[in-house]
Amino acid sequence: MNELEKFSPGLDGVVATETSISYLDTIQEEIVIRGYDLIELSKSVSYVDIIHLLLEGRLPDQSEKNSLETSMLERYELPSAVFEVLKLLPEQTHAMDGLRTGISVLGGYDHAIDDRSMLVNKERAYRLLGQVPSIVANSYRILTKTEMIHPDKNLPYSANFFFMVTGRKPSPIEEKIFDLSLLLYSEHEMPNSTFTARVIASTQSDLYGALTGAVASLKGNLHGGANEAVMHLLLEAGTISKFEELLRTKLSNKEKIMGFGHRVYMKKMDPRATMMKGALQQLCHIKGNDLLYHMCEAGERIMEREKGLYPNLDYYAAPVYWMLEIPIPLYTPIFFAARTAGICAHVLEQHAQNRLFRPRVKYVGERHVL
Ligand SMILES: CC(=O)SCCNC(=O)CCNC(=O)[C@H](O)C(C)(C)COP(=O)(O)OP(=O)(O)OC[C@H]1O[C@@H](n2cnc3c(N)ncnc32)[C@H](O)[C@@H]1OP(=O)(O)O
Ligand SMILES: O=C([O-])CC(=O)C(=O)O
Repeated sequence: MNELEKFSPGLDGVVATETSISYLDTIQEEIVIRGYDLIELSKSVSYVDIIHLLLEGRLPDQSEKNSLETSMLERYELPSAVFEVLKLLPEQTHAMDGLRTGISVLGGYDHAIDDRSMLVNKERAYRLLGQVPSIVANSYRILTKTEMIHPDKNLPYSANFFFMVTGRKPSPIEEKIFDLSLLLYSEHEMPNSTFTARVIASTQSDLYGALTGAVASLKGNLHGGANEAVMHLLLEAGTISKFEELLRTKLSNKEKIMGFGHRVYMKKMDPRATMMKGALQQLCHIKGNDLLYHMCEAGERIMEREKGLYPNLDYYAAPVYWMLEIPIPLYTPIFFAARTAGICAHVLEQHAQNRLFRPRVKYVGERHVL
């Protein structure tokens, strides 16, 4: 076969790069992160451990974890120009577009921007892991004309992030579940946003540019934007029977149902969704209102029966964030903030073992002779 005829729409099944960061092992059913199964890790470690694992290649000991947590909290402060630029954005700007703009502004403050060495890139990644949550919380506050919020440096990393997006300190169980959601969102092999970041990095462009492109990718509702779309569907329905009716109507209109299906786990439930489903059940029980849990289960049954499709992480993360009283426009930005760890690891790896991404096309246009 002619090389140029090897074409897979959407690059389905195409191996884009070698990596030692992560791999979706569909045979052993593991989300392999630096050799460990993410689901198993989620039972004993926290999001900060995963950041260390992704960027350093190994889990931290307690003192490494403490100093990482402290150093990221110290990096939450942002140049005031980031806020000044965000204030100029029109009110209807989506929080993901605010985030994209904010990260882009940060690039100008990096005096070593052309230095892509591992050492400098890693320091940059840790700084961004402090700054991105701060942009997420404050760009939304600026856009909704509410008061800016500063980090509470006495709180652990995830509890502080929760505090900055909701304006209140989480209860221990809320902190645990929010942390779990960040951990589950942290890294997932080669989704569109990570691929986007690596493509950008492969021109020897910088980490800010790669992240900015990845925000734009993750915003789409076939990717991270699905979590917000799921919540709007649930709210539009409001009851179990109306949710079932809504799904059936959408399916008969050949519409896609957000939160279902996945390029890699098409015939099985995303194992991260199973974890978030458990968290939703727990939260609903504690808060004495299990409507969302039962609505989601009803939706799950219909989708399995009618389409043979299963929930992905966004389907259960959305109602979990709702029960945590997080504003809906922040669901996708929070997903991105959590994924910053994974994407940074990929950009660092791309810079360290770079070859420019430059695929070919299957030309189906006309040819003319002048
Ligand atoms: C954390 C994350 O980012 S996970 C992804 C979040 N995104 C979503 O939840 C959006 C909804 N889901 C989808 O659109 C898809 O399942 C994707 C984008 C995730 C994967 O897409 P692909 O691998 O390209 O599969 P594709 O879109 O071609 O679907 C294959 C078939 O399943 C159907 N299908 C896939 N997902 C859905 C869905 N959610 N609802 C209804 N039908 C669906 C398609 O209509 C298609 O049917 P057809 O062959 O009869 O045309
Ligand atoms: O892997 C994908 O294509 C999308 C996804 O689930 C993620 O980014 O977490």
